[in-house]
Amino acid sequence: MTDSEKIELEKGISLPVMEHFYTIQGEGAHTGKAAYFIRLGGCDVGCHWCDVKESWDPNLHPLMKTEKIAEIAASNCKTIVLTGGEPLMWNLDPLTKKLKDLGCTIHIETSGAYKMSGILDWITLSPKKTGLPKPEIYKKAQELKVIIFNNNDFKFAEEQAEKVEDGCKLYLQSEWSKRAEMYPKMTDFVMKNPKWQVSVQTHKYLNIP
Ligand SMILES: C[S@@+](CC[C@H](N)C(=O)[O-])C[C@H]1O[C@@H](n2cnc3c(N)ncnc32)[C@H](O)[C@@H]1O
Ligand SMILES: Nc1nc2[nH]cc(C(=O)O)c2c(=O)[nH]1
Ligand code: SF4
Ligand SMILES: [Mg+2]
Repeated sequence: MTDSEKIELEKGISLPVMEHFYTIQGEGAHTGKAAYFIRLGGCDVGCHWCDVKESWDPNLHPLMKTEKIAEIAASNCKTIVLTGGEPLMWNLDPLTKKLKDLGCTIHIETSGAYKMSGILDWITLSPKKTGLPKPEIYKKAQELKVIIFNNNDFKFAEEQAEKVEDGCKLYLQSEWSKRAEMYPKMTDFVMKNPKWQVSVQTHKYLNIP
């Protein structure tokens, strides 16, 4: 990477884009809604079951000018989902400012492990034990989405729910490979604890990105 590329990355004028695509939000509170996804490269949280490990190394993903990616996204759809990788590894100020100028509503999928940046309308916080969220993001999240890989994760979910604001929507989502085992347990848990809702990765059943 050249020095000028490094500076542009630090300022958020360019970002490593792994992929960008128009699809249907498959998970959580906005399931079923058309949205343009921007998947940024780079994550070191290290979830062993991560379904997009190809995103982890930011050097494998080309730097794109944020103005350009914003224009492409907004020309497809005014609902944008920023994801990764871990999108908050980067300075999201220029990208989200441009998306806002273009009339977009901006959602983010994040572990919350990095400092917040950007103008964000909907924060889906998916906390991870290997890289807990920064305290500030709990108060800002509209949606908490905890992945259930094993029985201990129900307790982790309850602990994380203590930290968010009252209006925050609470979702449990099975780790994909454990779904046959975990959804029956999650069904039982949600019926006993109805403040929680179940989230299913519907896009994986629909065979869409
Ligand atoms: C790939 S992550 C990218 C955004 C951010 N790094 C995060 O973890 O929130 C997007 C969403 O997919 C979830 N996820 C990742 N791998 C999964 C899997 N194997 N099964 C179920 N959900 C998964 C994450 O918890 C997160 O809610
Ligand atoms: N359709 C679809 N919905 C999603 N919701 C969150 C996703 C993500 O990887 O962040 C995702 C994804 O990869 N595809
Ligand atoms: S934080 Fe997100 S992108 Fe990073 S490893 Fe975990 S699920 Fe994958
Ligand atoms: Mg995904």
